[in-house]
Amino acid sequence: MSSEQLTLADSIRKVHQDLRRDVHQTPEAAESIWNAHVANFDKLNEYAQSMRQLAEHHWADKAHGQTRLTWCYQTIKDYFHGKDISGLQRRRARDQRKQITHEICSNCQIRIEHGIQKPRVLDVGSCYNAFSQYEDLETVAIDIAPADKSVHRIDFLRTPQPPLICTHSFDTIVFSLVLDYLPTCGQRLSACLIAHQLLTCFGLLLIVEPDSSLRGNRQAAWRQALESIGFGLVSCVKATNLHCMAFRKLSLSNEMNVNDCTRIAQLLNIPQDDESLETDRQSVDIDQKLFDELPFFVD
Ligand SMILES: C[S@@+](CC[C@H](N)C(=O)[O-])C[C@H]1O[C@@H](n2cnc3c(N)ncnc32)[C@H](O)[C@@H]1O
Repeated sequence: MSSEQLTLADSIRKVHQDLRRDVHQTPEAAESIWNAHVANFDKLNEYAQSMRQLAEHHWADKAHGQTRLTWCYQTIKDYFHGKDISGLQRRRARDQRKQITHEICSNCQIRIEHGIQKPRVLDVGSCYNAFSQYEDLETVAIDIAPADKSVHRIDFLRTPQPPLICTHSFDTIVFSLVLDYLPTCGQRLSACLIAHQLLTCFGLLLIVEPDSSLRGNRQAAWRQALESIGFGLVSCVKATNLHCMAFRKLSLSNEMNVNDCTRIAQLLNIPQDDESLETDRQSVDIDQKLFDELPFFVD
């Protein structure tokens, strides 16, 4: 790893560690810690620039054309515009054959019948708006720390924010390396519930997570959590150092009581949630490797 890359990875890691440490120390203040974090523009701007540099100049060089970005793009294309028949149509036909009915609103019914030409994508935690290169997608990019002027400075945990971000209006929502940034399971669940609210019927939720987050059987637990709140698994790819998961929205609403929320949130646990500060310091090596290796090759 070059010394520039080390410095960049270091500054990113420090932001993650500080946030986690503060929340570990006073979990009851998690919300106000998060709000202070989002308001710390200097720290976030530095993070944004480092992240962009790493992603565009270091990871991209190693990716040989196959990245988390291309996985997302290909999954969206296959789902909405499959070569012979789209994934969406194929799944609906299969549901019909098996006599499984899912709720669908009349607007979405009509849109799907006409074919969704240019899927509307919300890239959450976009950083530098990498999806803007795909002209056949209509992308809205948001981040608490934008690294490009086309990215809107918005905290996803505070959406919807009409008119830009309305409920039931996106065909795809992307969480690429974003859920593990959130320091609590409760925030991860909130993000997934908001995504459910913002997606159109049968819309896609794409989740990319570092391997370190979904080690062990966590991937199955995450799937269970997503299924409990009204999503169905579309595909799942284990790549070197990354897990990529695609879900489709299968229900119109997902009302839950507090007990359900607590139980489901626990499923969205990552190893860093349980680690003491000492272990967190030890995990630097793992993170370092992670940030060095993120561009992936499919196994
Ligand atoms: C590790 S970076 C990933 C950037 C990009 N998605 C990628 O895959 O290269 C995580 C990004 O998520 C953003 N982020 C974290 N929580 C967010 C939230 N609640 N709302 C919007 N952006 C958020 C961070 O500011 C950061 O830019």
